[in-house]
Amino acid sequence: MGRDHKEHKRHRSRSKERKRSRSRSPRDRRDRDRDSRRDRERQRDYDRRGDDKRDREKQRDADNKQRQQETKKESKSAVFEMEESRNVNFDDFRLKMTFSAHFQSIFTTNTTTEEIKRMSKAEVKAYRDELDSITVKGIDVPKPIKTWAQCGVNLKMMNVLKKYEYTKPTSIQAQAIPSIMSGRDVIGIAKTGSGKTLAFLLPMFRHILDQPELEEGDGPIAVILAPTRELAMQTYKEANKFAKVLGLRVACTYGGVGISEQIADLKRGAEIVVCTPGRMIDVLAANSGKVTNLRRVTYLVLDEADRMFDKGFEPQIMKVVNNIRPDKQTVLFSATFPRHMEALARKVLEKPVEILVGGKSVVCSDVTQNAVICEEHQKLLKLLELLGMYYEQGSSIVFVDKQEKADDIVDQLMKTGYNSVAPLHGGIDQHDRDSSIADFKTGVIKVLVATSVAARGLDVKNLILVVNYDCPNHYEDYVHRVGRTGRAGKKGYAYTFVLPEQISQYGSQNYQEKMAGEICRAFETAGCKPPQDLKAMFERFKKEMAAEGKEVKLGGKGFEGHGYKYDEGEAEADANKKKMARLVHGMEAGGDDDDDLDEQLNSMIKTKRRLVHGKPQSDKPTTSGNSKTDREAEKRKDAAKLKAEELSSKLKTAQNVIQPVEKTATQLTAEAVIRGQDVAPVQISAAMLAKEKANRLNEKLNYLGGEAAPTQQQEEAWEYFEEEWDINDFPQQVRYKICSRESVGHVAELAEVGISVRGVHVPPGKEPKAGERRLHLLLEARSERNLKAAKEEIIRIMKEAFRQLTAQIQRGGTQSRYKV
Ligand SMILES: Nc1ncnc2c1ncn2[C@@H]1O[C@H](COP(=O)(O)OP(=O)(O)OP(=O)(O)O)[C@@H](O)[C@H]1O
Repeated sequence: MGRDHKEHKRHRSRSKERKRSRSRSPRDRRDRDRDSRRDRERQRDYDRRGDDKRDREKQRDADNKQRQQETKKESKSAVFEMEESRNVNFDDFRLKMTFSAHFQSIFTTNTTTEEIKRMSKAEVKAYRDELDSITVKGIDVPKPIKTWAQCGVNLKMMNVLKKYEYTKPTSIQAQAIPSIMSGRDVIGIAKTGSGKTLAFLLPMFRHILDQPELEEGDGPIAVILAPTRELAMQTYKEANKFAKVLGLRVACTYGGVGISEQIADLKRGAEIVVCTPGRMIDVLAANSGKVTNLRRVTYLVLDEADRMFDKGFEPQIMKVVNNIRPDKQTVLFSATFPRHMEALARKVLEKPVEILVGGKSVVCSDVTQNAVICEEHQKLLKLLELLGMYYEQGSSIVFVDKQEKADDIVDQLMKTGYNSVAPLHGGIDQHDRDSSIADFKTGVIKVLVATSVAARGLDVKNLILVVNYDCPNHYEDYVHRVGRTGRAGKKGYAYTFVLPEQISQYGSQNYQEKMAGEICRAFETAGCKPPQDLKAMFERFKKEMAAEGKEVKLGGKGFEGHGYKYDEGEAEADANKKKMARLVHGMEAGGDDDDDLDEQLNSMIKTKRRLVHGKPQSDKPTTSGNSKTDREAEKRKDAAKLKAEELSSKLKTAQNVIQPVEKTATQLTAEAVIRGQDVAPVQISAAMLAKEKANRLNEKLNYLGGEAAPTQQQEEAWEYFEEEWDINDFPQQVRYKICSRESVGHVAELAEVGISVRGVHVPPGKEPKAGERRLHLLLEARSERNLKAAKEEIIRIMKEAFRQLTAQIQRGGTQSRYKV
């Protein structure tokens, strides 16, 4: 056994040895070599592929860069080409406006239309009265229809109308559809939620179906311009409901998201394009105008037209309008239409039929309006109270005036247990905005906290509550905001929080006192009684203004707090704003010559001059910068602010002062520390408040108070001019350019003047906060000649800035919207 075992072991070791030696056989070695060769090849291949990939990526980056540069160049030239093509001769174009004739044939062959044809003038009037008191203007305005069949919709469209339970035309639809179908240009003004979208969509489909089919390289037949991305998207979806069954294609192009997909849609061909004006110009200019074109456009819609003009889209709109054949049909719709917009409308519409349903800029009677006077710190509780009442009944929208505030309120609501809440504002990525809107429409999000981006057009089926957490600052915004509820015949509730007047008296909010009057007007025009306290607040404000010799007028002017005309200063500011818009537009069109520009700019700078005895305070220009002295001043300012805040917080506890006064105390203390004076405990006296008020009044009246005059008379021998130039209302880019260290230093040196940038920028329609001044330049000069030289140079710099701004507008895109 022992021997056997040893033998077995030997045998095993021999066989192992054999195996080993076999593995070293030439064949195995060949195999092994082959494997390792393959491995090496694989590795090389892998490396090569990696290199290839990297090379490809590099190449792609380079290509992209080149393409971007080319596109930039092409965009520029394409825009200029667009400009030049204004005088394009459309006569040789193969299209004819066959639509009107086609409609006539339907109208005469359809038996039900006989009923309309037989209606006498008196019957038509009675029927219009029945339809929310429709009033019409224009020659031969078609009679209103009663049923869908009377406007010749085909069976497919009828099925869609049935599917979405649009049983019969709404008032605006009844009058606008036959008017548009007769081929006329139309202005349609009707309340929020009254079905204006369908009023221009249905005739549009009929119009398109009557045109020859699109061919390779053809652009759209209908273009719908909307002021916001959200509205463009919503209209696109509404149009798609019908387009799909009719075999038509709709493309939607708006900013904030990638352009490539939108370009691809347009290149594939679309009969209808829904767009925001800036992005439309971008796509028209892209790829040397090869993406799409306006040659086949015969139907143009301006939805919420007043808002588009107000947003400064006029140049873009005019560019689109001027590049469409002149015999196009243009229709314009909105719930509000301030009078000063009419002139702009006249530029784009040809002898329009004007349809007004139930009054201009009126809140829909299905909205129950409420106004609550409450202080800032009470607002959140009030909101929670309202959500407690309405949350279970439907969705709510809360309007605020600042993006951060929207985020903040969302946080607060989440903390209190409301989870389906989201913010919506311009600071949010467009994809997130789109998905929030989609979720809000489906009810996944029940409370949307938004800025005014959501005020226009947003249609959410079961939206029951609108809360104006911050009071809107113009009448039209109020009408559109509260119009998010009470739509399509459903009931809705709107609450507006207005700050009490003692706050507005001392703070910067006194636009709310004016808005109190506008809100009362909104109640009254909708046939409701305004709240007593709100009315009383406005009456007190009117009296206060009357005592100062000012008249408060409601309505008329429309946007940005210009709903009132209560003093010359405001009228001038308004005129300035218009001048500015004209100036930018004029420069863009290349129409103004240099002298004209000089004159216009000159007239826009408000100046205050006085002769001062003594030595000028500054021999050198001052502006914000990073010199050592600036930094030191900055440090002192920070320290002062800290100290002031500490003091004012003590003050608050001691005197229980309301917030705006506390702010004034902070500022006063800070100013004292900056001036290097001792910080005495701040006394908030009636006299101080009166003085502050007087200062604000002086500011409005363009009057420099006596306290600004020098008190030291030691240097009698000196005499110099001090002049203030108000540059607050110039567009942002122009302001930056003038206030830059470089510009200020240059002007000071050239004209031998002392020049400093003072005050802060105050947005349009707002008042400067207590202790603050509007942005202005302070010039100190030994002679009028120096002042004149300085002004000439500043105007030259301004012109340069304006030119840059207009060049940007010509390039189109979202950046091109100028802020005035
Ligand atoms: N004939 C109809 N019958 C019933 N519902 C309709 C009819 N026409 C439109 N609607 C519905 O009414 C709602 C409001 O329509 P739309 O959004 O067009 O209003 P609008 O007048 O444009 O409002 P806004 O001024 O706020 O933009 C939508 O939900 C729409 O589907």
